Amino acid sequence: SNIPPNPWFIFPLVGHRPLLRGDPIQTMRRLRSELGEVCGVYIDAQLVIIVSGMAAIREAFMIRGDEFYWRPNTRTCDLFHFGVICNSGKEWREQRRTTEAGIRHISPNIAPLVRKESQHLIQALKNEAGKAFDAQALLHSAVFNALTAVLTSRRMDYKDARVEKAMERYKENLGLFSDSKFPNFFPFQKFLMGDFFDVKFLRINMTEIHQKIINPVYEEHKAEYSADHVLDFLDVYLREMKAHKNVEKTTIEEKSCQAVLYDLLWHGTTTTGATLYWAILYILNYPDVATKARDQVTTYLQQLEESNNLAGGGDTSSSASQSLPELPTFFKAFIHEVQRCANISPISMAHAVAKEKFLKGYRVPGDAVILPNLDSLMMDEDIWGDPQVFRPERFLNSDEKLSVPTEFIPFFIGIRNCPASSIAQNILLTFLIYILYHFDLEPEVEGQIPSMERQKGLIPMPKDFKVKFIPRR
Ligand code: HEM
Repeated sequence: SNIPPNPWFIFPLVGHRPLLRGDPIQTMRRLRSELGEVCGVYIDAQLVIIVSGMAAIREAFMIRGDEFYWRPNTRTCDLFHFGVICNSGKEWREQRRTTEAGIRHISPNIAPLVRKESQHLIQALKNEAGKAFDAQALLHSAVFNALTAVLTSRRMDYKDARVEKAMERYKENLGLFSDSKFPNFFPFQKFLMGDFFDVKFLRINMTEIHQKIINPVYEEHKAEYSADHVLDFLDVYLREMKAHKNVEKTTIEEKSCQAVLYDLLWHGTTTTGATLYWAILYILNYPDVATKARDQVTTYLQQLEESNNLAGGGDTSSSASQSLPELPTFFKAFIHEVQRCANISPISMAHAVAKEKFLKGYRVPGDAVILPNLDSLMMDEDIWGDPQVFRPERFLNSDEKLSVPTEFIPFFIGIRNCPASSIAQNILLTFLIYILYHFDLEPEVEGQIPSMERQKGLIPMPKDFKVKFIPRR
């Protein structure tokens, strides 16, 4: 009784599943308008509660964050439960604290290392010599390398078979999670023979990434570790492991370390890579906006060069050891608008409560899955007026200064927010500065701009498209 309002007709066994066919985002918008800011649906026998709008999201995940921060007991969380993303309780607190400590430790190195990676990306794009190609895999590989550089002090060639495999596996796994057939809500499937639900396929993919990338780099770090030379994220984790050696029942241990690294690389690559892919599409679709942003970054980089701020003076991306001053505001507004419109985490991640709670007067049972509806903030007419329009100026005030509404939370809020937003923002800003500076972007066929249609999925992507990166003089 007293659970949040949900559609009145429930089918036997599959719950509201038949009503949820089609675009899940449109479905959530419809449910919000019909049933309110806190509503529910049954997917199979599982109650899923959708929390929409700033007031309800702030109350649940910020003001009462320590009640609503748990992860549900789904198959997905079962698969990933040693790391930080899918953990709950004391284990999560330990992993989260160590993850935050690691990111804090590496923060001074992020900008120079990401700038260094952008040189590799620009060179790889130049190698395409203005031919039309799908940049999705390359952008994801560049993000992956920027992350391995800051987290593990390693990078691999984009053509390295391990990177190519990892990108393929990431894409497959994302597809599997996004697939409604994934048996999150069929607990008994664990006991079925065969692999009808592709769970074994997903496990094999994860094992392959662990064996080819995570484990070797972990072993190397372990062998080389020195307390006097704690350089990257893995070093910080190893230091914590040594500090916890005699602590009883700690989860700061080898398998958690590897799982956390897996979490950071997988989630970090797929989210940031997807945002960059959308950014390229917005540049193609809004050439006037792109020209304005390009003019700003060109002036900005040229001024830096002239004032001898950049080492070498020739190639603007060669200043690996320098930190750049404040970026131009329209360019920053452009990135904000890309993140708002790309809307790549429309339902953030699944949450839960440890035991029964009440939210806005409704009962939230201990076994419910709770989805924060970030789409209800990114695309709300009351907040943005014309949310469907791509208009970076909405993030500028009358003095042309950056002004960001509190409802803009692509990295979520509260104790379970994205701990690596600074890394993601750095990669987005740096890669896009140098892409705009070095290239004019053109569609594969003149006058035929690729579609902005969104595909369904956990991280909604545009349809695959080809683009020409024409080097600028
Ligand atoms: C544009 C890029 C990114 C976006 C939009 C994004 C967004 C998010 C969101 C919405 C959450 C979920 C909060 C929740 O509901 O529980 C999250 C969690 C997380 N993100 Fe990101 N993220 C991005 C990039 C990254 C990167 C680059 C990394 C790592 C290097 C990262 C690491 C994490 C981790 C570890 C969590 C889980 C935190 C926890 O459960 O305590 N993210 N992110």
